[in-house]
Amino acid sequence: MSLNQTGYTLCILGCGTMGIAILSGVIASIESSTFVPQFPKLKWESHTPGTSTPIDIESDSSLPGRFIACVNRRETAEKLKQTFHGMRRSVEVVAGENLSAVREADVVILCCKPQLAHSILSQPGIVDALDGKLLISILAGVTISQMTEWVLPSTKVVRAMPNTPCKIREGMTVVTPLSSSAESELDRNVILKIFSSIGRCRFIDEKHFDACTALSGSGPAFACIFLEAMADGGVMMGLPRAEALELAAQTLQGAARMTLQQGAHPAQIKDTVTTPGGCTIAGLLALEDGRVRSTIARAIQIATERASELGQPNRK
Ligand SMILES: NC(=O)C1=CN([C@@H]2O[C@H](COP(=O)(O)OP(=O)(O)OC[C@H]3O[C@@H](n4cnc5c(N)ncnc54)[C@H](OP(=O)(O)O)[C@@H]3O)[C@@H](O)[C@H]2O)C=CC1
Ligand SMILES: O=C(O)[C@@H]1CCC=N1
Repeated sequence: MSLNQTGYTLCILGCGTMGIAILSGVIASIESSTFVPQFPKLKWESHTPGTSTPIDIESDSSLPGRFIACVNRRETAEKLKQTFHGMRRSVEVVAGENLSAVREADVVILCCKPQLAHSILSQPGIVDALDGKLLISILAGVTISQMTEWVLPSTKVVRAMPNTPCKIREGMTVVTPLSSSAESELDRNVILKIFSSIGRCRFIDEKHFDACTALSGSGPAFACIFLEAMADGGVMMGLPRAEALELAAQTLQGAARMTLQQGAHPAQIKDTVTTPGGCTIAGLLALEDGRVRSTIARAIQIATERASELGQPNRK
């Protein structure tokens, strides 16, 4: 496939929560004529050469032009058609037709459950249909070396770890680095076009993927525990639920954006808010009494360890 060729076919193999998030975001970005990705360098970020490369690319028209979404069950397909109904770009939804979809595709994003990957890729004809194509797996835990054993050597296997905010184009996706050949450069650009159109995207070595799975893949769930708890606190003090949620969500978004857009370190933001002898330090000490930092950090550690087990033989 040539990058100059617009309108290539993207197949989502296993279009559930994440497939929908990715497709919705990509289609929204195509529909939006004013898309300008912004990836300012963070003042405090450090880079280990070769392991983490910040990405800063311009969007252009070489996003996919045709979309095929594959699911297993007919009822899922019917619901999915409703989900995509009304979008300016139509999505062809198929159930039980993986082979024809993969044959028609130029790029395949594998979005099934980790434990189903081997059986789906082993379906008759799939391996041949993937010959020479780019296969992007978003599966937690399933390694590139596992997947390359399941496909032909000509299939280009890459791992990506996106998250659910891709659906509103506020995603965070990490992608395994590609080799520096000219052909890889084309694939690299295809991957960047897709994932930069739905949020931030950066390359990170596969050895860090389980940690990324926990931090940014699972992260929206962890963040929402904090969000919900903040709102609960507001409700406890008499605020109506809806207002409490709005205040909590906008406050978290604002603090996160100060970090991302202005390069402000979280400690700096915290210190600025904390008036000596004031109410913020009183609340902070209550949080520290509850060991909130180590609890959150340990959650990432435990989730990383669990991610490494997913899709592995003899593990549930
Ligand atoms: N959820 C998240 O936030 C994130 C998930 N991931 C990874 O993404 C992957 C998908 O997760 P998620 O979207 O939550 O899972 P879902 O269960 O929501 O989606 C899985 C999809 O796969 C389909 N499917 C099942 N069997 C087949 C088959 N034989 N052929 C084609 N399609 C099939 C299902 O269709 P049907 O309903 O018909 O069975 C369903 O649509 C996982 O590997 C996970 O590790 C990565 C980052 C974040
Ligand atoms: O919970 C999971 O296993 C998946 C991977 C990251 C987010 N959800």
